[in-house]
Amino acid sequence: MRPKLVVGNWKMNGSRAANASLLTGILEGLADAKAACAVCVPAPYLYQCQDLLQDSPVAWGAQDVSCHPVGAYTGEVCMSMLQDFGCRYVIVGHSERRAYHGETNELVAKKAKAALESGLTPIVCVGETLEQREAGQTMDVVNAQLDAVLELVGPDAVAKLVIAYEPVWAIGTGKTATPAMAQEVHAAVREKLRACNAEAAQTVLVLYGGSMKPDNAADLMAQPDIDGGLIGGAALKAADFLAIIRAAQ
Ligand SMILES: O=C(CO)COP(=O)(O)O
Repeated sequence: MRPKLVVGNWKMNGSRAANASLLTGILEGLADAKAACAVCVPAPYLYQCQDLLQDSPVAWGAQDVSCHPVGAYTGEVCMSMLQDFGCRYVIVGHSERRAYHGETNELVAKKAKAALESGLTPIVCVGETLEQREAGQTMDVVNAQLDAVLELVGPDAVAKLVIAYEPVWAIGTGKTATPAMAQEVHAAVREKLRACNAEAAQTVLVLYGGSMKPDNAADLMAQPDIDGGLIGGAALKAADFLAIIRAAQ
């Protein structure tokens, strides 16, 4: 059986004071929680995470990274900087980056590859818009997103990926995919991974994201191919994030 993983994506939220109180609250409530967890925070707060979370069960990471190793790329943050601050994870290809920053499947694949080469675990986000779902294109979209990554990183790297299925229409809207709807896509994602590397596909974690909350987390994560959650809004409240971590056990 695969272990569960619950990752908070703070998006562009936080302040030093708010983060300190959120992280302290999570750490205090974590004693009875067994599922693995992590927070992906805005880059300026990585140092604060390293400071507060090192030697704790909570891992941390970033929400994006440059595909370039170093140099004249104003405004970008590169992989070695994330390593400098002890990151274990980096989210790549979140739908908000695809939609608002023009990230293509090819760029997302380059970022995933760069993460793997630096020893970080990329959390590769895939998912369809409402329009695409209604047009029956969900798997075409998700497969194209996955194909770009799998082709670039190759079969040997599959075991080192984390995939997050995040239907765009469920993000921040309060509309969650039903457990059955999510499971259908998760199973198809695993099938796609299996075609690339059958053995690795058994162990790759496929997280669900999109309005996962304490009251729907257990049902979603009870599905055979849903291995945890990528949590937005509910990751900003210690009690809710902890409740989701407990639901994952
Ligand atoms: O985008 C998400 C996580 O990456 C999900 O956000 P919400 O949980 O706020 O819907």
